[in-house]
Amino acid sequence: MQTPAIDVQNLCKNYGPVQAVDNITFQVPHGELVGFLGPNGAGKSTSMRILTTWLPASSGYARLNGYDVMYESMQVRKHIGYLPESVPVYGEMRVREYLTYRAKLKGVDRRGRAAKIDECMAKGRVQGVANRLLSTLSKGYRQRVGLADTLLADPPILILDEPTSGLDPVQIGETLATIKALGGRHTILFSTHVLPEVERVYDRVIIIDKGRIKFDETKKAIEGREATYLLEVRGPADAVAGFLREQPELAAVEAKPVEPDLTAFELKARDRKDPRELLAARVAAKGWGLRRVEVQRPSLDAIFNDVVRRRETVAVAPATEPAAAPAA
Ligand SMILES: Nc1ncnc2c1ncn2[C@@H]1O[C@H](COP(=O)(O)OP(=O)(O)OP(=O)(O)O)[C@@H](O)[C@H]1O
Repeated sequence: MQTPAIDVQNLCKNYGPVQAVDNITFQVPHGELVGFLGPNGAGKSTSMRILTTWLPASSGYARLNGYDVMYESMQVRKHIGYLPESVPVYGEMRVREYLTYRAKLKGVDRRGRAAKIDECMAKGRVQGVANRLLSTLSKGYRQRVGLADTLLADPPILILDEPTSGLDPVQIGETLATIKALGGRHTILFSTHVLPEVERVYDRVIIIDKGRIKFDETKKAIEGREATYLLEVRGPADAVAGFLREQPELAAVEAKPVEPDLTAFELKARDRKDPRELLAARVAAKGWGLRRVEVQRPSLDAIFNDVVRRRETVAVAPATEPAAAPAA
């Protein structure tokens, strides 16, 4: 079996009494584009800092391209491009100068260096600010310089912590397009708490909350999840509900009143066969009014809300959110 690009086993990190990462395990195969989601303080940045060797784990281990982040950190660094949440600022340097400095540090061959920097500036869409001082750039532009930086040594694995933070909607779209284009050739783990961003590009999503992995599924599995059918029927609610429950194509029927005479029915089909047309005809034949027929598949948004809401419902003790963390 091929070594996974990212292999995380029972990883834990505590900051004193705060369990920031609590026993997480996952593997990412080569070329997969993984959205790493979670609310504020979930443990995304901490996990990413451990994977990129900037922070030691309290226990467990992580390997990138087979190299242990703790014991083979220099090898790991050669295989990754890391965009931290806050890109370090060398305010007195100009963009091209900064990227040249970074390329030298990363050992990018002198002969191809200038061309590589141009290529990465194009991918990060920062050619227009090549001669600007970093201190004069907006956070969004600095983030894009950071993205260009991660690509300089052509690393197989990219770890991007909030790559779209501070960008305006147009820039977000462009950055997501860049990330999507980099997927496949690179293995990418990118964090965000903005769901529609992930929805546009991901192959797989991992949701972390309170340091634990609460959800881990591929796009294919999410899209193949069982659908719910929604029928809004005008008529006597009890009679309509009884009628629907008799239909052999349906496995479950749940009624929700909308107006005195109007009821929404959420239905699950047997054998995953779409029953909408059959039901529409039968309901009409009974003389009841059909106001809405829809198929609903669980969106990432609904899944995320479900995961986070479940946490809030289950919590019996008041949340013990620690005081603001000092910058790492
Ligand atoms: N240096 C630190 N010292 C103490 N606690 C910390 C430190 N860094 C992070 N924490 C705490 O660890 C938990 C996880 O934080 P982390 O920054 O990893 O979350 P996150 O998911 O990246 O959040 P955000 O989306 O807000 O960046 C939080 O409760 C945070 O307050």
